[in-house]
Amino acid sequence: MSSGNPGDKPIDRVGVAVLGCGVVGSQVVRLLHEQASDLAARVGAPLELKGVAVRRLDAPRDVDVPTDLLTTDAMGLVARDDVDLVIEVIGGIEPARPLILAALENGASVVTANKALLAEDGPTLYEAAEKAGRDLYFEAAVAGAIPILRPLRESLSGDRVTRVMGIVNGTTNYILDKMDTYGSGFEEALAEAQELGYAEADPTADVEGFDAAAKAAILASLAFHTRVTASDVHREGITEVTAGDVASATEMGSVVKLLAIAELNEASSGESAVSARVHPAMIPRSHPLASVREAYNAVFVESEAAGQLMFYGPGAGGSPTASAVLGDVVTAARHRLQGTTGAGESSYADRAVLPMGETLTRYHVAIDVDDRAGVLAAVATAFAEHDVSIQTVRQEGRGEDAQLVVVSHEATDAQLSATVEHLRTMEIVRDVTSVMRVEGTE
Ligand SMILES: NC(=O)c1ccc[n+]([C@@H]2O[C@H](COP(=O)([O-])OP(=O)(O)OC[C@H]3O[C@@H](n4cnc5c(N)ncnc54)[C@H](O)[C@@H]3O)[C@@H](O)[C@H]2O)c1
Ligand SMILES: N[C@@H](CCO)C(=O)O
Ligand code: NA
Repeated sequence: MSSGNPGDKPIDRVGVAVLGCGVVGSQVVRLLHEQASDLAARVGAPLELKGVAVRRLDAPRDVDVPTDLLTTDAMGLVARDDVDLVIEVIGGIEPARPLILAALENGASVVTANKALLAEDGPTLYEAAEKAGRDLYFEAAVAGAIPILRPLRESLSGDRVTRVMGIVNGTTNYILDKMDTYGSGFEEALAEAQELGYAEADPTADVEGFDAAAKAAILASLAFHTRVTASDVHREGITEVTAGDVASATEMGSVVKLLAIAELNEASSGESAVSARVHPAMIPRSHPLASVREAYNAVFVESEAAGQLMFYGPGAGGSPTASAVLGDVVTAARHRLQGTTGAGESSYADRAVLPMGETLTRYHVAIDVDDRAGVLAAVATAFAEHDVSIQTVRQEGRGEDAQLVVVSHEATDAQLSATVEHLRTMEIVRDVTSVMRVEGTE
């Protein structure tokens, strides 16, 4: 804890403003109203809703808001003297950024669910909060209702986290789960996800991994006390994952998941550096993350003293996300009342972010080959030429239908992708049918 702002006058109620009344905002307003007495007891003073900023006063909403509380002037609401805490659930960069900065400058604490903004410009917001002596909380921004940021920021702050590996996008997990369960192709599974309302009409942010990359940046920053933005995160989505990749994973006793990974690697300088990446990967079915089905999220954390921890639950949806927002609201309101703040973001470690090419990983490669003497040796030689050691080789089929499935030991991503390029040029290789990274094994 640190002291809030020395000039603060004591308050006996906490004035709250909600910015945005969409999927999440409407549930936040509902819970603020329905749970008012419990929230007051937990905070130690009533939370008083001073206003709800919306884009259109007459738009249909999932919650009844008294008309005298509605306003289209979000900046005017944030500037009011009686607003002590601002909940930003508009999303996107503008106008969320200037609204949050104005709220902090005006002495309000801020709770937000805005992963896009935090992943792009988190440090500016953290500095503004620090300067204002106010809290900035954002548990809802990563994995919705699942408590993961506070555990990283507080519960695990006495330990040394070495890796965070998460399924942090529900839409893509739903699609991959359907591909795994029914053998569907990507397009078919996406259409089903859209019909059920999981995937948006424009699913780019989910299926191309942008949403997961924003969350990976936030996780990496908190886990390793350093600054990682979305543009530092290596990103590959799931649009290229085929039914063949999924079948190949099944043959291996594995499953394909879109993983957001933040881990400590060693840079070529010998210093520890952060690898932050989002890509599909095969994980063994025995891994805890393999059991995450449908649109659920989970984050698997490894740390030196605690060992392995897994956080699981709903990663999206109005009411689950509002639960995470309200948890932050109670903490921030309590601090505001006591004239203190929680621990701010720490980026003392100042670690470099490792380029993907230097990141250590493992590949699973399936190759259609001619089944004749010397083929296996030639394939093994290609791996050896790039200094990649092979862990297992399996041959399936015979004659024209022969397929080799090679799983490598750990090597840099540059060595592994050079090996695949080399294989593609070989005369004995008819086709490289599946290339996928392997995670979650020793
Ligand atoms: N929906 C989820 O499941 C979920 C999960 C985790 C995090 N989040 C995050 O929560 C935030 C809100 O998401 P959402 O799903 O509720 O989006 P939404 O589009 O349903 O709601 C946003 C609302 O803000 C309003 N708005 C836009 N500009 C405004 C302005 N200038 N002033 C006032 N209101 C304005 C829009 O009209 C809309 O109603 C985003 O940052 C999102 O990433 C959402
Ligand atoms: N589009 C996201 C929801 C909130 O981050 C998902 O599918 O998980
Ligand atoms: Na969360």
